[in-house]
Amino acid sequence: MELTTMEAMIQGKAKLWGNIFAFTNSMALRCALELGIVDIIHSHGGPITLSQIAAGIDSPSLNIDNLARLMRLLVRKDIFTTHHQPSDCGEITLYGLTPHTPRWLMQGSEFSLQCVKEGGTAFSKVHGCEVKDFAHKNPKFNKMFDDAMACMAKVVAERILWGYRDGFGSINGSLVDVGGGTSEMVAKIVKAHPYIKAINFDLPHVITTAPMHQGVAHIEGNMFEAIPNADAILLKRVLHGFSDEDCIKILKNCAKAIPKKTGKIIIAEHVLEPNGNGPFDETGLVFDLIMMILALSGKERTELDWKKLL
Ligand SMILES: C[S@@+](CC[C@H](N)C(=O)[O-])C[C@H]1O[C@@H](n2cnc3c(N)ncnc32)[C@H](O)[C@@H]1O
Repeated sequence: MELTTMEAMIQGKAKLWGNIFAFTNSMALRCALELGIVDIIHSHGGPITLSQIAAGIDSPSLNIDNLARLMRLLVRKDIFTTHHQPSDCGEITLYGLTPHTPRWLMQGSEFSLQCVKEGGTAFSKVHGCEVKDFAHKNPKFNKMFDDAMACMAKVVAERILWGYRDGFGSINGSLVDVGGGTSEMVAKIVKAHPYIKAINFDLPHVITTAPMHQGVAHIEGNMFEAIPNADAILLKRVLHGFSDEDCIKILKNCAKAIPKKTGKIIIAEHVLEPNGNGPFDETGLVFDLIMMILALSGKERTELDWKKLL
């Protein structure tokens, strides 16, 4: 495929994703309004720190990390401003209002609001359990979730195959797609590189629904316990669902499963660029809020976050 055609497709997909997840923007606005963030900043008469905002929110167990993530998206959407001020310990960020901020007139998103006020996921507050357990108990939801993952994999697969063609091309032997869902991605990898012996590895309730693909074996299991041995491992959109501590457990199990000297772990994830102008930079922040709603400790990570974790 020509580079220009590929770039045009990427721009188109970025726009489509922006529209699909546009609801996150209104959710974030409602959340900020109900937390009284506008009033808190307004009452200080000028830009204030995140801790000052937190101190103004009436909650005994406020989750300041989630508050920071909410503010990051709203700054990106020009609802709030940031100012950076030198301080003894480096630089502090102050959050301010834009001239149009106080005019919002919106009402309550009780569940996403609770994510900031108390932590925990909005999904569990609505459904009484986390996504994984809900999917386990509800075959219809399970299928919808797996289909959604497979559909997303279709959207990004070509780009990953093209961008990392030399990397996949240098795999000598086997590849395990850890948390590979219904194997959409690994099936495409094998199609492009037929000499790779592929394994799709996921939880039992996902593997049960996975279709057969030529050159792909399915293995069910738990990546926190053990991962099948292979020459290379793919982790695509898996680590963003977990805390740093859990990612370290997963990565340690990956390291045990590959040859010490020649083994390879391929991580396909979004890299957050909060101020970037790339086609997916805004979508990344939106995804981060979606992770806040859906995954107990999941989050999108900046390059620095990834470097620290790895
Ligand atoms: C966000 S989906 C990504 C799926 C696929 N890699 C993709 O990019 O389309 C995360 C996947 O990790 C799987 N997963 C979660 N916990 C797991 C565990 N403990 N062991 C194995 N797989 C797990 C989920 O079932 C799900 O299929």
